[in-house]
Amino acid sequence: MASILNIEGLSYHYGNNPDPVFANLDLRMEDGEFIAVVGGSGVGKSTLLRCVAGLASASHGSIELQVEEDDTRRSRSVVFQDGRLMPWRRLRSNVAYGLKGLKLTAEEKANRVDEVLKLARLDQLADRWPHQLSGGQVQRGGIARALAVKPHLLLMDEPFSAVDAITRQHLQDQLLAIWEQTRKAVMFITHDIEEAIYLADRVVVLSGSPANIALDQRIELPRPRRRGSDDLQALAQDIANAL
Ligand SMILES: Nc1ncnc2c1ncn2[C@@H]1O[C@H](COP(=O)(O)OP(=O)(O)OP(=O)(O)O)[C@@H](O)[C@H]1O
Repeated sequence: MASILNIEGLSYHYGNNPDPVFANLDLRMEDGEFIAVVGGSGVGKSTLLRCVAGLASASHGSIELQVEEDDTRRSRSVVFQDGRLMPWRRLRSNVAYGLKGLKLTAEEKANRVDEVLKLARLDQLADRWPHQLSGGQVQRGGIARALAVKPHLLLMDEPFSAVDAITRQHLQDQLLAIWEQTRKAVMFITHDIEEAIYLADRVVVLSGSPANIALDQRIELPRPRRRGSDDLQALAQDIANAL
């Protein structure tokens, strides 16, 4: 498969702080690949994601996205921890918001919104206000909005950390179902090792100060994976050891 993301020699400093968050970091991603990035609190996971999203500029190094220019979609989009739905817009309007600026007719935009709401299983709730949605539904709204721009790379920053354990499991399964259908490249940030192994093709461990990749573990377990299985637990132990 073709490479979609190539990070080389990446370093990031906040402001005048002389100590970089991470330094000389290299990472490649194949198109369609699901990568989870794990690491302790404050190690630099969100900073890395923000650099890849174009929301922060690295001090050194390069981030190359190998995608074709297309003014009907965006190269990447982000799902944040809190869903970030605008409270003054109904769900449908929140999802449509990201389509501003794309070269689509009004009908094409409406079709896109319908398509991603269906994918996120929110089509029945399209006319609700955000405050009329559950935490899990808000997160799925955030995912639908990110998918509406048909990103080549979907970036997810701890998207399920604010919901209860049961909802989290449902959201994980729904995300996998969406991924199976769209086969999009996903970079998923989490501090939860088992979540990372349950979801991803590869788990990348960030560790140290400045941080770098301590382990890049391919997860060969066939899907659907079983939470709590011995294989999964053994991998979780290896990854915990690298943290
Ligand atoms: N705006 C900022 N100014 C200065 N330092 C910052 C800023 N934002 C984050 N940092 C520092 O950069 C480091 C990396 O932060 P980052 O948010 O990327 O970590 P993280 O791995 O995502 O952590 P967590 O899992 O707790 O969200 C931390 O030490 C943090 O204190």
